[in-house]
Amino acid sequence: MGNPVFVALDTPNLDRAIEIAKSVKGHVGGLKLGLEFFCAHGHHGVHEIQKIGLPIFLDLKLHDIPNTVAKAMQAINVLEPAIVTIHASGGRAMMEDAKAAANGHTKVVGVTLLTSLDERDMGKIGYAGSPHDQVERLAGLAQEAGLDGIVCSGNEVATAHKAWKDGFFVVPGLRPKGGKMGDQKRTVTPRQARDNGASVLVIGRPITGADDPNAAARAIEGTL
Ligand SMILES: O=c1ccn([C@@H]2O[C@H](COP(=O)(O)O)[C@@H](O)[C@H]2O)c(=O)[nH]1
Repeated sequence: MGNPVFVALDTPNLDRAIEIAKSVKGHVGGLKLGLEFFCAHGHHGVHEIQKIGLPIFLDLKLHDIPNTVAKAMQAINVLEPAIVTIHASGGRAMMEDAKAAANGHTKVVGVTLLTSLDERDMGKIGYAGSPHDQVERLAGLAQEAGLDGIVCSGNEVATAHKAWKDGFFVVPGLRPKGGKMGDQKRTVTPRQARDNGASVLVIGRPITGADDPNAAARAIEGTL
């Protein structure tokens, strides 16, 4: 297996995103572009980052009525992303239509429960049970809808993997030992996530916020 780390280039600054991507290129397997970057630079920005030559993960977390999400998916097909995210809580029809609208070679994965949320937050939103319950419930629905996999934390990925043997599991919320949590609540180390069955490890600030992103990416690679 190649390097499973996708570095999250969470910045609205295109030059900075290119600089970080070039600096970590030898120590990561792909580049993740999220809302912050896409809202600032759109398709043009994606084309610029594609020039670096690594697979692109568009983390847009689409969540709307089925027709709108399908049309949004069609609009990004031209970018040929390796991975795209939608919210699994958008429901089965939304997920089915998103997958049907995507390029055949793009993996469409459903976000189950954001890694910034814990059980207390779930209660306030009105979700029943624990993060494990929520991930299991939405992983089942995503599988029924024909998605390629899900996004969950490293705490739930082993259970999800058992129930979905050939699923594709994207795990963010990763922190090397002693790393700052920031807004993340359900975190594990990159090594734990990999050992628990993650297919892709999403890592942002522990690399991009380091004084030397290249050294940080290299150090993480060395733990895998
Ligand atoms: O549940 C989720 C889904 C997506 N993300 C994204 O991953 C990165 C994590 O960044 P860090 O700086 O390593 O915390 C970020 O782009 C999120 O939008 C997530 O964290 N949790």
